[in-house]
Amino acid sequence: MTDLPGIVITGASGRMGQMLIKTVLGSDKAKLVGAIERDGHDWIGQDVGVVMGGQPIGVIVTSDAAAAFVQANAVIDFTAPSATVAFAQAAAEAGIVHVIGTTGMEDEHLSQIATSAAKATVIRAGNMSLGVNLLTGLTKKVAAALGEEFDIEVIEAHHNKKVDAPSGTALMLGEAAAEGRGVKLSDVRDSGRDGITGARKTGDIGFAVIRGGDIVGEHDVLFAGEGERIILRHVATDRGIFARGALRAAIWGQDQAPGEYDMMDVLGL
Ligand SMILES: NC(=O)C1=CN([C@@H]2O[C@H](COP(=O)(O)OP(=O)(O)OC[C@H]3O[C@@H](n4cnc5c(N)ncnc54)[C@H](OP(=O)(O)O)[C@@H]3O)[C@@H](O)[C@H]2O)C=CC1
Ligand SMILES: O=C(O)C1=N[C@H](C(=O)O)C[C@H](O)C1
Repeated sequence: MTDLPGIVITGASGRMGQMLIKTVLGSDKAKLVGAIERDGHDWIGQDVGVVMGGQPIGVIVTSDAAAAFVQANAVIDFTAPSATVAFAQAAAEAGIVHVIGTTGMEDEHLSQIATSAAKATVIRAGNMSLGVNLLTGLTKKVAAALGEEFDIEVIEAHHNKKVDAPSGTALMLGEAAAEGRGVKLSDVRDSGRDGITGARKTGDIGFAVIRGGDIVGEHDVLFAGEGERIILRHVATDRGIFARGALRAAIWGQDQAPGEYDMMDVLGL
């Protein structure tokens, strides 16, 4: 019998960290070999099964990423941009696959991750679900088919603990729309309208953000024309969709050469 790929989860106590741990433990295609939290966190030194309210599973939460990574085949990382950059360096040094779900990255974070991807397989996406990645492809097609007489707006809603905006998914959808139109998103992006904004500029791609309660993640791409509107919509009701996508990426990455990939590559879309 071949050995299953060993997976480390960073940000173990987070909303996605806990969902990822449950997903790996429930999978027959991978095994959990590590759980990372930051120095001083009260989970450090404890069995991750126990701190999550269940039976011991023999995986002790640690803040020593380098030591955990050398015993693993992949790390799945849904944390924060500065932490993800540090994990990318450690993953490259250990030569393991790095699956990145973290959003809110600035150019400086992305260029450091690109450096790490010269030595390791990095799979990064603002949304790891099958549904959103399908929606991304549809968005590009619809944007390419319609002219600038259709205004494009991306509307997203998330829970009240989310720290970045617009969401990584909204930006992914905006990029797809811009690509479909043959323009750069940075040239047409319109985020955060407030006050006397003036009329909408033709060709802009707008973003609107809602934060409240326990909304898992909802995204609409609106194409608003004269006398008609098209709305492409994805509604997430369970974080399991992101965790299952991330685990699929970690397994797929085992056979890939070093470099940067996304979920469209993993899903073959
Ligand atoms: N791509 C996708 O499909 C999805 C992406 N996400 C993204 O994943 C990220 C996490 O989301 P979520 O789980 O809801 O957030 P949480 O705040 O619940 O969890 C974040 C975790 O990361 C840890 N963390 C944060 N900063 C650091 C650091 N500097 N060093 C070490 N650990 C750190 C936190 O530890 P502590 O509590 O100690 O701060 C916490 O355990 C976000 O960027 C979110 O947008 C979410 C869902 C899907
Ligand atoms: O923070 C979240 O919760 C989510 N973040 C991702 C994003 O920024 O798009 C994906 C998902 O929508 C949930």
